[in-house]
Parts: sequence; C-alpha cells; structure tokens
Amino acid sequence: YWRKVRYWQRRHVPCPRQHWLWGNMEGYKHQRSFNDIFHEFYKEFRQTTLPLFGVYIFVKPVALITDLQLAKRILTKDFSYFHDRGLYHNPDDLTGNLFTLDYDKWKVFRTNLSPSFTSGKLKRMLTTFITTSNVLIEVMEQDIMGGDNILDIKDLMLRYTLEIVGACGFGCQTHSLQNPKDQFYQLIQNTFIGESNGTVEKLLILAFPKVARFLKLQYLPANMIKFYTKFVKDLLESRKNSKIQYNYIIDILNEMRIEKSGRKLTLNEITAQTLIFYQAGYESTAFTLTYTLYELARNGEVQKTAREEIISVLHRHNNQLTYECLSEMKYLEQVLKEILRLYPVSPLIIRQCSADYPLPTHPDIIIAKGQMVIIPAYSFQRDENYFHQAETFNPDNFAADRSDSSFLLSFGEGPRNCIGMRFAKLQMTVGLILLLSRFSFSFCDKTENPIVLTTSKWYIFKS
Ligand code: HEM
Repeated sequence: YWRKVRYWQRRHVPCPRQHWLWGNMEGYKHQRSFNDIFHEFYKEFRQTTLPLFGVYIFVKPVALITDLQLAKRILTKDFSYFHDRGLYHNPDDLTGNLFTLDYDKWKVFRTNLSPSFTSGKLKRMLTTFITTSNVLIEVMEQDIMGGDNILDIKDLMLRYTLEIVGACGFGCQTHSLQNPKDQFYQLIQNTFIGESNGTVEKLLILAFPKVARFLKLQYLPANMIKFYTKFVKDLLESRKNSKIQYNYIIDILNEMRIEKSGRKLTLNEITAQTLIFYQAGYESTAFTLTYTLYELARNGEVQKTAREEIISVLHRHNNQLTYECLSEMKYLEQVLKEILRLYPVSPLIIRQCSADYPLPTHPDIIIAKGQMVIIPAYSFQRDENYFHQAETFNPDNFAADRSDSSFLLSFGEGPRNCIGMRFAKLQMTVGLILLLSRFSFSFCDKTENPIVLTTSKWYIFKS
C-alpha cells in the first residue's frame, strides 16, 4: 500500500495531496465530475517544470499531461507506446468494442470499419442526412404549432442523431424522432461506459477494470442488453430474407472474418461493436449540436452571420444543398470548431502505456508500462496560453489567419482518434444549415444561462 500511494512522491513528480483511500478523487463523492477535478489540478500544476503531474484514483497512480507537445506526441508519433485505453471490457456483456479493446483486437476492427467513413461513403450519406434533418424540421414545426414556441432542443437533438446513426450505420429506422417515447430511445440513454453505475462502481470500472470484471459489476442494464441483442439479431435475420445488397457497418461486421482462425464474428461480438456506434455516436453529436444552438441563441450576431453565409452559399448553388457547397460554409465551420473547443464532449483523452516510456524532454522520468495517462483536452482548450480569452465563445479563434496556431483535441488525435469524426462533422453541418435556414433560435424562460455542466457523467458531460 505505502509503495503505491507514494508512487509520484518517490519519483519527484509533483502531485496534489491525497486522501488515504480516495486518492485525489475526493471531490467525486461530492458530485464533481472527473473533468472538474482534473481541470482544477491542471490549473494548479501546469506551470511546473515537468510536462506532466501525477494524481491518484484511489491508490492508482495516473499521469496527467500538461504539455501540449507531449500530448500530441503520445497520441501520434509515440502511438506504439500508447495504443490502448486500458478500459473495462468483457466478452459477455457487450463491452468488448472498438473503444475499449486492446491493440491486437482493436486493429482488426479499426481496419475493417474505417472504410465505412471514406469521403465517397460520406457523400452517399448526404441524402440520408438531409432527409432526416427535414423530418426533424417537420417535428419541430408540429411541436411549435401545438405549443408556445418553446422546444426542448437537447431532447430533439438526441432523437435526431439517434435516427441518423441507425439510418447510416445499420440501414434501419427507430422512429425516435417522431416518437419521444420510443423504446429504443428510452433504453439507449445513459449507456455509455458505466453511465448507469454508481459512484464507486464507476471509479472501479475506470481505474481497476480487472477488479470490476472479477466482481462481475453489471456494466450495462440487463434489460438494455437483452433488448439490444434482440434488435441486432432481428436486423440480421431480416437481411437473410432480403435480396437487397446491404453495405452498412452491421453488414461489414456480419461478413467479417477474424484473421488466422478465419471464423466469423459471434452475435455477441457483432452486437457489442454496433452498440458502440450508438453509444459513442449519438449523444456526442447531439450535445455538440445543442451547445451550438445554445451559443447561437446567446450570440445573436454570430447566428445572423452564420445564417447570412448559409443563405448566400445556397443561393450560389441554386438552393441545392450539395456536398460541394458544404466546404464553402467557412464561418459555420469556425462556429462548430469553437463549440468543439469550449465543449469537448469527451473532455479527457485516455491512454494506457504499453512499455516503459522515458519522457523525451526528461528521460530520467518514466511513464511505466501499464500506467494510465490522461490528456486533458478540455483544460488545454480553455487555457489562456493557447487561446485569448479562452473561456469566451469566439468563432474568430478559428478564422483563416489564426488557424495555424489553433488546435483541437475534441476528436482525439492519431491512429486511435474518433473514427466517426468526419461523419459527425458532416451531420452537424447539414443539420445546422437546414435548422438555421428555417428557424431563428433564442432563449426561453427555462433556458439555463449560463449553462451548467452536469457532474453526474464521468466521461461525456452534458448540461
Ligand atoms: C461531436 C461528435 C463526436 C465527438 C466530439 C467525438 C469524440 C471522440 C473522442 C474524443 C474519441 C477518443 C479519441 C482518442 O482517444 O484519441 C472518440 C472515439 C470514438 N468515437 Fe467519437 N466523437 C463524436 C462522434 C462520433 C460518431 C458520430 C461516431 C460513430 C458514428 C463515433 C464513434 C467513435 C468510436 C467508435 C470511437 C473509438 C475509436 C477507436 O478507439 O478506434 N464518434 N470520439
């Protein structure tokens, strides 16, 4: 015990004072999120001479990176040391997926699934994005006509992105957009990595995956596992009796064979891999869209400029929303980047070190094999050293003349970055173009201002 809890002190790496059991996670039991806790420490320790500092999750020593160059190096150039996240996964409970799996298995899936997100594939998805966005607009118009001009944007965005992931990833419709009580929509909520677990369970899942597995912690609700497995099984069954040649993510997985053994994937493996696309894909995009509409409602001038650009670009393209005209929406792109900077839905990027790694600038300090490393994307992106008035929403941070000095870690970086990044960007751009050309957004009495980010989420944060 004493060796463990003196880990950083013995290496002369700065670290905050810790509690004998909670380590530096005491705030967590007071409903502060991981990100809140680490952000406070980041502000305290970023000026030290080392490019990192240490924290303890319970008794587990974890390295927090404070130097942007080192962070980028870990994610890209020195990826061979940091290809895993070291997160909980278990073949039996749908948790062995692209996000959680370790290198050897991850690589096979990443190689097979990456072609689903090429420019050609995305271009073909444009029609689905537009059709679904038009359904969203119809639903919003109906809601407005039946009520008092007040819309629950977060709920609408969640239903919208859920529908899009289903349509583009699996060629299926959940009808959650038209029906907020849809069973799929109700069950899928709060299922991302340990979201449905209690405080201590969440910490165990994150910091001690082996213990969590040994204790057989229920990671996803049992009714959710049962429902979702049946959903995938039925979808695959319906394909068998169809003459249509499908080529969605689920079909690629269904045809995939594991190298060497040549065996096909089990239903469990297919189910787990498809589930992560819902888990990682729909809330992240929905919250980013929600934050965008929130900031646009708060900053009327920015909303006006974005709308004017949309109208003028569409006008140049005969009012047709084509793939080509999207790249002309320069200001809208700046707005989205600025939202991703201020509100990175995955504020912490996690890696596990797979072999002893001497720091390039301080070779006497070693990140040890098995060590968890956290790159605080949120803290970097709100650091005055990198962005002027870093807490303020300002799309000019990403204006063409400044883009050389700006950076974004909101989708991670390197070979293990977000596989859905281009999909998400395209979907959000299309959604915003159609929403802003149809509606004007402003606050109602119920809008939280300033926005309060909830602390109950440990990974994705939301208001
Ligand atoms: C605004 C939207 C999104 C944001 C901000 C976001 C952010 C992220 C981040 C930060 C990571 C970890 C990257 C790293 O560790 O370097 C990640 C991974 C991942 N994301 Fe996204 N994401 C978004 C949308 C999506 C969508 C739409 C999908 C699927 C269609 C998706 C699927 C995934 C998957 C499967 C991974 C794991 C990749 C791997 O380990 O190989 N994400 N995402």
